[in-house]
Amino acid sequence: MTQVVHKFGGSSLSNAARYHAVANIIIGNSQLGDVVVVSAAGKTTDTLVKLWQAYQQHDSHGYHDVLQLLRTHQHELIDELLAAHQAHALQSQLNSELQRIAEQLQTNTLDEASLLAHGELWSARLLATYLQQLGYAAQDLDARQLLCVHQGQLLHLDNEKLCERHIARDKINVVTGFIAADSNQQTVTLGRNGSDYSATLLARYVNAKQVCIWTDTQGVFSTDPRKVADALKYQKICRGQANRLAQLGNPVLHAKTLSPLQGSAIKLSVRSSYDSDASGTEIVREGYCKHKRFLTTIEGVDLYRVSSLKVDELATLSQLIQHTIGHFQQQGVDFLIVPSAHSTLISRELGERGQLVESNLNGCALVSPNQYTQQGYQEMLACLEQLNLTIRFSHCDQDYALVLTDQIIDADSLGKVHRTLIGAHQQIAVIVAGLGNVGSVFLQQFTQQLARLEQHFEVKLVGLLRSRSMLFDPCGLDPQNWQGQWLEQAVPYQSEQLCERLNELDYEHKVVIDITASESFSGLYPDFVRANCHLISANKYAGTAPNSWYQSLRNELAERNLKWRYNTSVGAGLPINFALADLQRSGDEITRIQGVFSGTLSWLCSHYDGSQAFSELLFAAQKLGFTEPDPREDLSGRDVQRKLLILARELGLQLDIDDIELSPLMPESLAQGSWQDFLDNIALLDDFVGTHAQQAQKEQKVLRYNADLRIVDGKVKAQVGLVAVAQSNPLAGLSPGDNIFVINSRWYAQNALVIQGPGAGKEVTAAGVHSDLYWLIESLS
Ligand SMILES: Nc1ncnc2c1ncn2[C@@H]1O[C@H](COP(=O)(O)OP(=O)(O)O)[C@@H](O)[C@H]1O
Ligand SMILES: N[C@@H](CC(=O)OP(=O)(O)O)C(=O)O
Repeated sequence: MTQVVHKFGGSSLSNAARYHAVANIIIGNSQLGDVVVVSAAGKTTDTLVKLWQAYQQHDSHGYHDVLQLLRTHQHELIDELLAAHQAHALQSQLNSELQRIAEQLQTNTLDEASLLAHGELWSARLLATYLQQLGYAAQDLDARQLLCVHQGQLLHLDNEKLCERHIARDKINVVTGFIAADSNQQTVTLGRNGSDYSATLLARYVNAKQVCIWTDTQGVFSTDPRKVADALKYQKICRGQANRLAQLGNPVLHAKTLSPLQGSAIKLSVRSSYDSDASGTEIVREGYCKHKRFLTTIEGVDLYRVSSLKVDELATLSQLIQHTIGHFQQQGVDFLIVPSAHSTLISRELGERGQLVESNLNGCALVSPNQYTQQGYQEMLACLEQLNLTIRFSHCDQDYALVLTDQIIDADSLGKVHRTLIGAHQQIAVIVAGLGNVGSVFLQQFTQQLARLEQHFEVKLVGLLRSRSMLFDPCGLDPQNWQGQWLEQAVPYQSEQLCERLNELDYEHKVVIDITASESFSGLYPDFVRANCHLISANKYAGTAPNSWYQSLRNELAERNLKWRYNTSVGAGLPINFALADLQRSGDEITRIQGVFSGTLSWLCSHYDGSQAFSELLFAAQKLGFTEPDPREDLSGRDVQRKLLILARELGLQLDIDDIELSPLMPESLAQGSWQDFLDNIALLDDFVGTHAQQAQKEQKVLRYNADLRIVDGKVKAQVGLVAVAQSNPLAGLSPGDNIFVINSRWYAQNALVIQGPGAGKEVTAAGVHSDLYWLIESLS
């Protein structure tokens, strides 16, 4: 039984390396019985069209050149992909086909559709043979055996039977796209770009579960991503909008692609054959996702005013020229947008009913949610005028608006229009994990931050997470009154359910803000990234995970163009990461970072003057809530070691946690055992600190728990532990509880750059997380 129909367009089959990649995708994503629809390799159909034109113009030089071009391209593909004996068989088949075409050219018996069909026939034969060579059961199938048309109508019931008969359950079926047969067994084509339509038709006939259109972009974007780098990739778009785009001539899906799926639950997605791991765009049924905004270009068209346009005439005219024809009405009058290259034919067909309004126009169209179209239309007109483009014609409908000009809208101008119409209207979904001290203050600060954040785009708080329960509302939660909603609607979750919810969120951008201290939660970051979420962490675990894990997370983020901010994981709200990034961006070279990175240890060391036992201070700090529940966690120095690792990685150093030498602020023997054991042996701690302090005092120094990373001659030395510092050292004058970061660099060699201030506290930390969120949104807009 066929589960999936895959479709690979010409852009996915342009050379031997692409065939190889496509074969790998098929092997990894299909099973026996599945259908693989292929288009002609690269621009082969365009070349065949040229051949047809040369033939019609009796240009024998022209058509011989084109025949030679076709022969060379196909021979190259075969040679590069197949072993000698298979290559030989395919080449002789190809030669006899080209020979036959040459004869038909000479005898004036060439048929256009049969000629154009060759592109798809060659692709299917080559790919099936290549799969066989790789050891897979595959067959190529000529779609003229499967898709029958009578008087322009597909014979659905007959076709279902033909598919049942010819599609093998024990093979991968490589089927030609684009072509069908009429009831006289003559070739007909389904229109340029029509292999998408072949794929959905076949899916309907064989009752497949899914159609996957593999192309050269990662899915459907807000505009052509080849022209506009900041085009937004949409995870989901609805069928109606995809259809509208296709009717406006956008190439990413053919105009008829959606029609066979009507009333069916067959899934449709667009994915990249160049990056098969990336998630694509799902084209979902109406109501299953929000309507989005798109900008599509219109190139080289003529505009006709038509009187008495007949029912179905549009389909007939489109079939005649093999291209989509745009159609709309203004005040009861029909207008057609026709590719200029085919205008003569259309003009002839329309006769006196068709009046050419303007020729050789270009333009762009906005497809948008209905409520926005009118406003978008006005914005588009204003924007194009600002770009000094002369508007020749414009039209605003319910769900789209188009503007035609006589100038070319280049990628630069398109980018500007896109920024105004789409870039400025993006939405970001915020999910906050961890609703403790910092998390709840973060939410309190959220509302007052909104105005600032929404200068860039719409921000919605959509998810809240504690370790075992979650609350999601894709339409937005109230950051001021989330507690009530939490009590009523929060539900228990496992990580899979959380990822599912994140995946479902239909926003242009999503960000998971991790304000937990959970190592296991940080282990889910790769899943969040796969769900296309940006990350903001106050949590230190991911930033200090083993380097291989950390680097692969970074790579995945980079591949998806996602950001990760974690300024508060070191020094809470202090702008240490900003400073390091800035120095490096300005070309400086950092040679040393040292300082006191723990508020708890800062408090303890600054207060300790030997007049009381160190343990007394420790218990006082514990009572004040300055320490971890088990203060040995602070004394271990591990937290400081993690912070130093995060900063080291900020400098681009590929360190692991064990590359940082660690001397705890307690004797080794106290680190193990129960809390009671610790209390029983507390004198050891006092002796340990006391001895160090006496030694320091002799040298007129004070004790500080210091992190220190130096880069000398390209070698890194990093250590964390107790040090004695002179009174003149900036670490000595530190206020109890404050953090201090002392940075030396090429430009701050003698006098260090010092950042100092509270390195903990819920307000400053929550504000630091807001600063990361602001940065993220600003950088996305
Ligand atoms: N909104 C859009 N999203 C994605 N691709 C688009 C969009 N608008 C235009 N395109 C263009 O569509 C092309 C894919 O269509 P096409 O070349 O017909 O592919 P194929 O050969 O796979 O059928 C992309 O290379 C891209 O330049
Ligand atoms: N080869 C045909 C049919 C097709 O659908 O091609 P593609 O999938 O490359 O758009 C064309 O070029 O029109």
